[in-house]
Amino acid sequence: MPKVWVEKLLDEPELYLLRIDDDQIKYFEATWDIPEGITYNAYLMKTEGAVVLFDAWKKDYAYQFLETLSRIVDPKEITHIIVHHTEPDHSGALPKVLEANGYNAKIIGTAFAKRLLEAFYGIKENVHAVEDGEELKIGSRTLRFISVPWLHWPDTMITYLVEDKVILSCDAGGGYSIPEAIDDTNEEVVERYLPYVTKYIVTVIGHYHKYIVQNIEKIKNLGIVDDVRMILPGHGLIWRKNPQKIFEYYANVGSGIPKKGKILVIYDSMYGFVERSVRIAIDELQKLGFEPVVYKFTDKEAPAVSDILGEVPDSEALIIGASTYEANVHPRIRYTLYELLDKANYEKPVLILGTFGWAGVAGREIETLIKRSRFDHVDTVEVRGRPTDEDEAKIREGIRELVKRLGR
Ligand SMILES: Cc1cc2nc3c(=O)[nH]c(=O)nc-3n(C[C@H](O)[C@H](O)[C@H](O)COP(=O)(O)O)c2cc1C
Repeated sequence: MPKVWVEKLLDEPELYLLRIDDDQIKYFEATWDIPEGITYNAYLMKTEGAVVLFDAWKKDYAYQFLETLSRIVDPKEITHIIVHHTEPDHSGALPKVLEANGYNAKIIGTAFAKRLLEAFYGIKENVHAVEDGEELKIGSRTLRFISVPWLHWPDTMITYLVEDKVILSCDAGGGYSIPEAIDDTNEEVVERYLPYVTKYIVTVIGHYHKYIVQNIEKIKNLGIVDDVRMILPGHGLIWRKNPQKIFEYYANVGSGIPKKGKILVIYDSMYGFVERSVRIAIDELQKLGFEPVVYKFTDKEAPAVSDILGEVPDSEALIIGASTYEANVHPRIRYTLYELLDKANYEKPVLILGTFGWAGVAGREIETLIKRSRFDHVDTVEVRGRPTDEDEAKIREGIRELVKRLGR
């Protein structure tokens, strides 16, 4: 059963975290395998004469949300609802909240959010569209709304609580999994959590990853990050020991800063021929001091594409091995590649190892796609079945060329 957390984050104004741990979900956005689950974080602020709700939970948990909210406040007393982003994992429970509220609260979001609230839920009364940078005095507090388009949708904004130096950042700063704590106090919890942040960034926001860098830069340039006291995202840990860390982490993933020595190897192998070529490549990489991280599709295993994507940003380079399958790329690699190019399209060197029986297509096809992307195509080695000595020499040479591209 999903666990619910209610934690008071500030005394004045009273600010609460309302988090539910979704351990029932299997595929985020009906696509991404997340056996690790996810949390939905909403926030509630009580200030002089006003009660402000920031986002909500997914519709499946609307009942629990109302029940949790009611532990802190009578929903009728909510005066403002801030909608940072209308994706239903944050907004799904809103219709129920409004019903319980008697439709009195003023809803605040971007102009884009206003359109989507009507499209998704028929909500059109009492919605105030704010401009980028607009400030509203609510109770004793000043709320500044900063638009961060494409982080993750065009509607997205964050809120800065001016007097308290708190950023409510919605999807920005979020991650998958269900951390055992609410915040970043414990370094071990943080270290365990961060790979799920990368996986979340790539699978959810990866398509727009250049906007991650731009928007984080935009927020930093407003001068509100250096002395921020808390960053409160819509998923996962909240950041109050070292809040800057999560935005730095986001910027690094967005720009694909690599970990020295990490090479991502992805391949399929139906009967072990592609694997023979890949083993040669791995051997050469290891001899040169690199650390291959390997994901393979075989008749015994099929890793989650979401996990593979999560490995791309901090890899130095990629090796893609694929068999030709009915005059095309093997279906598992075809899908992986499709998502890779869409979500994790970084300027990193790629070596392709294609294998075929009678007329090779996989290597050539992957090469065409890689050359059209931001990835840097190093070489394609095509092998008929098992690699000959000549093929082996070409594969080893391909690895050495890949390493040269890394400046080593
Ligand atoms: C279902 C299936 C379809 C294949 N289609 C092609 C093809 O269209 N063209 C080709 O040259 N080889 C084709 N092959 C042969 C494989 O590409 C070849 O045997 C390759 O070495 C497979 O490597 P693997 O066993 O590591 O997957 C096919 C093999 C299978 C099992």
